[in-house]
Amino acid sequence: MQKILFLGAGSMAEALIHGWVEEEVVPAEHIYVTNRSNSERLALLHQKYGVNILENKEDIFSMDLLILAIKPKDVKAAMEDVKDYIGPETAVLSVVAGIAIETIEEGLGSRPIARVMPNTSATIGMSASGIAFNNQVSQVHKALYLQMLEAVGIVIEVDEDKLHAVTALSGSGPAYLYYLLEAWESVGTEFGLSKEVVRQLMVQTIAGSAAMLKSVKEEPDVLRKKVTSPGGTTEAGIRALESNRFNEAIFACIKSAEARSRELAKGE
Ligand SMILES: NC(=O)C1=CN([C@@H]2O[C@H](COP(=O)(O)OP(=O)(O)OC[C@H]3O[C@@H](n4cnc5c(N)ncnc54)[C@H](O)[C@@H]3O)[C@@H](O)[C@H]2O)C=CC1
Ligand SMILES: O=C(O)[C@@H]1CCC=N1
Repeated sequence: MQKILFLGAGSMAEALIHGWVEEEVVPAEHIYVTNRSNSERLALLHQKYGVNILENKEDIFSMDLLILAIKPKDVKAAMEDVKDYIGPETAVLSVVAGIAIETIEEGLGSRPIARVMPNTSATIGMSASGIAFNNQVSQVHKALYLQMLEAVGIVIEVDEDKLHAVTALSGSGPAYLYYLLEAWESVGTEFGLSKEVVRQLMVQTIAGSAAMLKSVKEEPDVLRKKVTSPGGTTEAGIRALESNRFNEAIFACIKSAEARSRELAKGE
């Protein structure tokens, strides 16, 4: 893949570019970026990472890979915009939530298409990504995509339909954790701790818990019980979570996000 074009130059495009360039998986000279109209944003990406700015639409023809990194609502218009310029040999990788491989085949013609759901932690090489392929993606290209995504975190192949759930869990997941941290910071400051102190303590607590899950290979409920002394503080805290319907809130969160991904697939 000598020439890779990002169609869409927002947060997700930048997270992947940052990860790939920093980890030296894809040289910046091989990457091109374009968006609808914001030339300042393209100039910034060029300045920060050394990537190329697509000069004219005719250059799309020579791309080896087109990465769709636009919002779901913009996909149809964006595909309409490039479909007459894309070459027969160009493969497509989409990070767009919800949008099916079939929809991309309808918009850009029959060609190798990979659909990925990364998350913004790709920026620091810590993405958790799900991936699905159409049957035109060769084994060689599959291996290449997996290598590119492993360079910015972990990647797991799933049936395409399951990408809705992956989107709801790990695609959106960083936002849930940031939201949790926001809540911890609010309550911590009520006790007179500074926001900075709460942040240091709780970011380390998240990182430490994640590292424990990865290294000691015990089930989360086993690890939880080791924290929970009978009659102690954790038990009191968990009881409050239960009486405030913690599980219901989490189920509702993931189910709403999964359902929204399915709606996006239908263009709703
Ligand atoms: N932000 C995230 O955490 C994640 C986002 N995604 C997916 O990545 C995609 C992009 O999301 P973000 O980067 O957050 O959005 P964003 O709003 O930051 O960026 C979207 C980009 O698309 C460009 N664009 C819009 N219409 C266009 C067109 N017709 N032609 C060319 N460029 C066009 C915009 O100018 C902008 O640069 C979405 O489909 C989202 O579902 C996937 C995983 C995580
Ligand atoms: O909120 C969204 O729709 C995108 C997909 C996953 C994360 N951000």
